[in-house]
Amino acid sequence: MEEKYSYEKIQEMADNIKSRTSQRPKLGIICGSGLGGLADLLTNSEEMEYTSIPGFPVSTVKGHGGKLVFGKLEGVECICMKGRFHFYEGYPIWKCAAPVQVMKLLGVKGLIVTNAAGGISSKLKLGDLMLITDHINLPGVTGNNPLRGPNDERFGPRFPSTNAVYSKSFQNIFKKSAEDQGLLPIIKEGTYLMSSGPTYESPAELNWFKTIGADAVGMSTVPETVVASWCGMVVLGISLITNICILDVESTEEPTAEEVYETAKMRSKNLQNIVRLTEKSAVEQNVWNI
Ligand SMILES: O=P(O)(O)O[C@H]1O[C@H](CO)[C@@H](O)[C@H]1O
Ligand code: HPA
Repeated sequence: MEEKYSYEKIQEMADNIKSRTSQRPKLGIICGSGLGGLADLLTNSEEMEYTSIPGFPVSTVKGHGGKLVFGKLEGVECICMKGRFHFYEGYPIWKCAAPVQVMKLLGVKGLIVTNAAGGISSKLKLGDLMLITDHINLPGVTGNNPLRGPNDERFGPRFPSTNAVYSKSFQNIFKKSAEDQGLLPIIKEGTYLMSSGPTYESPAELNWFKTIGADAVGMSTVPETVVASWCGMVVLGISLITNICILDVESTEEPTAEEVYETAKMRSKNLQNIVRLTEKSAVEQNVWNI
């Protein structure tokens, strides 16, 4: 089993990055499938390929580039992950979230995590943006938590709570920003469940997830959020509902990666505009204490 990165290993990656850019990001953005366009929000941008950072994982999935983008958004220096790491790619779950620890050592205080997700709840429509208010860490509760293994208190405590990992004030700002863009009707709220993938879920699994309180399902986000919260970051989580889950085993329809990318393409600009406004207000309201 691959050994978890030590504090020193994470520090090495952060130092490597710092030696190559003068930017010192305060906000991190993780782009979900097909949502790499969020990186276009950054001005004066500089890019760094994941492969150029010793020890950094490498993206293997379509719709996920493989670089860090640094730049300014509404006057604040940001780091954007254009391409994230999923458990189903074969990485240990802690490694999927290790870039968040690197961000922490770069000085990041706030994190916007986005994803493409399937809608389980009947209140969710295709193309909705669901503010994640809570999550079900299915791999975590069944023994695969990103914080399993030695704990380094310099990042966070051994037994962190997960009661309020998704910031209410950040969510309120996002809602207000969507309202200012006339997009409030597509903003929903709910619980995101992480399943391991890469198979899309069976109707029986989806019906089970529904009974345990999941509104949307995806294959990411939770490891990154758990680690960000453990590290003391303020987190905003957003799921773009790219497909409606099929809960009826008699249905002849099935989910496809193509529909996921198509929906992501359709909403990409809307999400960018809301994120820009959110960032502006979050800075004005000093949501991250910077
Ligand atoms: O969660 P993100 O990275 O947005 O991607 C989602 O989309 C892919 C499936 O279509 C899976 O990787 C799932 O997790
Ligand atoms: N299930 C899991 N992951 C996903 C889905 C889904 O229906 N849609 C986008 N990512």
